[in-house]
Amino acid sequence: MFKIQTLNNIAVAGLNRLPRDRYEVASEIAHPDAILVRSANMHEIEIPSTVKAIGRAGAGVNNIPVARLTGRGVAVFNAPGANANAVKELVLAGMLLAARNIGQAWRFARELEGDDEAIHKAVEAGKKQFVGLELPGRTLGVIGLGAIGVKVANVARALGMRVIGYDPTITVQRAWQLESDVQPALSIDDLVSRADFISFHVPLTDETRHMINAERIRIMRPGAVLLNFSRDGIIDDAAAVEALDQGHLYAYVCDFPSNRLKDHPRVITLPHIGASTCEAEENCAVMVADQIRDYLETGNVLNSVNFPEIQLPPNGGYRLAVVNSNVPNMLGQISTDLAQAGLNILDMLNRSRGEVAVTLIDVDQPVPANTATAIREIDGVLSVRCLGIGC
Ligand SMILES: NC(=O)c1ccc[n+]([C@@H]2O[C@H](COP(=O)([O-])OP(=O)(O)OC[C@H]3O[C@@H](n4cnc5c(N)ncnc54)[C@H](O)[C@@H]3O)[C@@H](O)[C@H]2O)c1
Ligand SMILES: O=C(O)[C@H](O)COP(=O)(O)O
Repeated sequence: MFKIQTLNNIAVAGLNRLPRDRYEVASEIAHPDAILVRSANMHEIEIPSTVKAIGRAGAGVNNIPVARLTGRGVAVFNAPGANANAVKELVLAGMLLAARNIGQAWRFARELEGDDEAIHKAVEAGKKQFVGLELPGRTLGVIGLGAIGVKVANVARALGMRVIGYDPTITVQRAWQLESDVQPALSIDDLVSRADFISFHVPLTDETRHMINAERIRIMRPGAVLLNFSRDGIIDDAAAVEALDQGHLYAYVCDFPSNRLKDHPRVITLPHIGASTCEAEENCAVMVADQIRDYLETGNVLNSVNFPEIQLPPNGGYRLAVVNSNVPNMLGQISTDLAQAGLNILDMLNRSRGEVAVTLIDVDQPVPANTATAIREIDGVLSVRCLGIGC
């Protein structure tokens, strides 16, 4: 029986991918094999030594201590692209909210008083405060052309906007998906100096934190609109508010409220709902539950942020899944231990990524407990699991 702990609400469609005759799933559970999480902060909690995998039902993994877990041989998975459409639609809504002053206009309408004639008069007198602008012909700059950024760029093109993008590590797959008339920017400075709307779709890392600061805001076009549906911390909020107060920026739309932002008249904050649609929550939960199940049952790795991708179709019934440091002579030592136990290797696959390697070995008989222990004790081996029949 595998034990799965959930740290956030995970869509039922995803949990249903884990058959209850083999999986126990609960928010409070002793000795979990894996954890399913959304945005809960895992940096501050103790992660039990029994945990072999973390499944992030979403995109961003900055709430997970990935480096520490890698050192322990724990795989971290996410759900690339599974919530991208939901975020794209909210970014589009954000551009329209800002361009047409919808928040302010709605508030004005809700505060109208008197009989209908008085309201109509106040409407006609007041509406000039909310004159907005249209999107066609305006320039959108997209920083980060991954699953979300590409969708945002393409939908803006379909609306008649000019689009420029910046992503020095764009993948070939994403480049293929991008509309051909999206122009590449030379640098972040180049992009921000040429855009009317700037939308961020990068992960929060040491490199991207405060990617937008006072210096970069100074080179933006007067009247520019910032959209942050990426992460709190990508934009220096204090600098953005100062530029709004000075009238240099027109509006700031973001998914991460704070005391500084939530009541500002030119800021629209939403409560981190970029991925909060039924469709996105289901997509993420199903994708990540399938990946966790595959990893626990077969050792195969798909969509991990710290482990190499590895897929070995089953050969016979007995599999050893080893996670080890990516250093010389690991395979030699592991296969020596297997040979000493009289086990014949039917198939084997080894993949590495950075400092970590995963080795899947199918053998013709069950792996004796003392052999698994001997392999676990090899210097550099991080974890050993015997999978399949009889384990
Ligand atoms: N508001 C929400 O609810 C919500 C929902 C989903 C994702 N997100 C955030 O959006 C981020 C992006 O999500 P995604 O699914 O598009 O991820 P993704 O991994 O598909 O794309 C991220 C892209 O950013 C690029 N990138 C990284 N560093 C960069 C840099 N310094 N400059 C320019 N580009 C850089 C990468 O090359 C990649 O193409 C997530 O990491 C998460 O923080 C927020
Ligand atoms: O990175 C993500 O996928 C989003 O920020 C969504 O977070 P959530 O799963 O907590 O809604």
